[in-house]
Amino acid sequence: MLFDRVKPLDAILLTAEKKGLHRSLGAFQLTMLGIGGVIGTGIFVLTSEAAQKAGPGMLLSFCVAGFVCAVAALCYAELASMVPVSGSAYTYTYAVVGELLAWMVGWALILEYAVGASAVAVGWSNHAVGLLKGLGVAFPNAISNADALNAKVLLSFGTAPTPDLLTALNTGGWINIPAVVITGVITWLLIIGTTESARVNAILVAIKILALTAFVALTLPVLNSDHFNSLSEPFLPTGTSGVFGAAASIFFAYVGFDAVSTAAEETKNPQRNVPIGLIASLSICTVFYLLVASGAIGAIGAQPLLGANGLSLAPGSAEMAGRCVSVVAKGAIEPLVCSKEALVHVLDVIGHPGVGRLVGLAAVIALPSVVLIMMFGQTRVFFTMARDGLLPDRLASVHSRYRTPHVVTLVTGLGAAVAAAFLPVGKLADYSNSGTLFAFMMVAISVMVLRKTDPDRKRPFRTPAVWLIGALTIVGCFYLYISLPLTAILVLPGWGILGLIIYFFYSRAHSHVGRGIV
Ligand SMILES: NC(=[NH2+])NCCC[C@H](N)C(=O)O
Repeated sequence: MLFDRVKPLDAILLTAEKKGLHRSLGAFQLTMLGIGGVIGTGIFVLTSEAAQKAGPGMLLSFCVAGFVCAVAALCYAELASMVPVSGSAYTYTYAVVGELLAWMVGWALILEYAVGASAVAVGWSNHAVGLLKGLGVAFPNAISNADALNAKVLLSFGTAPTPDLLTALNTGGWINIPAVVITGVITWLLIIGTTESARVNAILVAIKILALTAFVALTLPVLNSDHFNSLSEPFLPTGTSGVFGAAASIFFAYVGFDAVSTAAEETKNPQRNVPIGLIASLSICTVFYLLVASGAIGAIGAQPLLGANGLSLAPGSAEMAGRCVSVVAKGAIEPLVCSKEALVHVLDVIGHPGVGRLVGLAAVIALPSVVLIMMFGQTRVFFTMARDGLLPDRLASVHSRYRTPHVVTLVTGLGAAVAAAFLPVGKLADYSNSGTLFAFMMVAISVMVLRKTDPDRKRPFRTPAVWLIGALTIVGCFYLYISLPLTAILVLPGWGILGLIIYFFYSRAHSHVGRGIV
């Protein structure tokens, strides 16, 4: 039987009890932890990608993505309150739908975290380069993005040499060095055992909130309603499919609240505080995002750039990069959709370059912690999978002096650095989202299955209207998944097939549950 290997919930709870981490976090710290993991490259950078896909209609995309995350968070909260142990979605599914699907979830989480870390690293790179430029230091373009490389690859595969593509080839860069450097530094910090204290996290959250508040305060007064909907600037320039496409990408901006559930083992009264932390952090971020998106649209407009066929150019593509260069070369103000640091750019255009620089500085200071949280989460998932025998013990070996899983960390860091070096931020975020959407779907399925198979177990937090909320999570995640660009849709099954091969050739035979050692 394929689906029969389940790790009993009680065994999971027992392991956690034995390990006995100190329970010190309360609802407030958890909420801060959630916000710390959520606000990042998504809102600071991908806002321009959302505009390119949906125009001003990206406001709806922010609502759709926020809604899908909210229903998913309600499902997450029930499992996190029942099984307050680390390992998150992987651990929950192991207990409910069995080893094979749990393996697939863990495997998807590895994709999500590693590629997500690269996406945030590229977002950081954009801001670091922009900040240096503001200070009069021109960081060489050739080594701060990979637009020329991407154009070259397309051309050598026979794509027609459009003017935009040729511009990208001639003006773009070949490798994103700042993104590689920050990934390397974070990897090193994790290897020597750096974890972020709750206090450092709280300071960084305050910095991010301050930056977003300043942005909203300066943009809302100059709001021009023509930018939202007028003859020359339609609200839905790309129709509803554009809205959902943008929602699938901007989904990235909302995820990260799962950091709360990974801290469940260290939480006081987790049954009460974990759901509060999940839902509060997500609500606060949603309010800020809607305000920030409205401010950006209302201040400078958000119309997409269209290709020769009348469709909007794919954000992050080499064509798009080339088009942006030529638009600016013709003397126009850089449109929102071209900006690599959306919020800083808006402030520049409306005459607040000084505050813009501070917002850029806030991103440069705070984004590395999002990378750290994600790479840390990745090693935790990997570690738990190895502890269950599904991955080789040796990979999860602990450094003798630093007492950290240095091998996994190094492998993760290398993978993330390579991805960050050569891929644009939007594509990385989309790939990461495909993994997250799969994991969220499995969490919703697990909650519903568990209500049937184990109805009497204590549920300190119960997902309200679980059959409706669970179904909405599944449908919502699936719809966002199929709204992703084709390459991102294909990444998940590709990665999944690799995972299945490893499972059937290694993990199945080595699994502790399979060998009866639980
Ligand atoms: N678990 C994750 N996929 N985390 C990604 C967090 C990304 C974060 N929301 C950002 O916009 O930078």
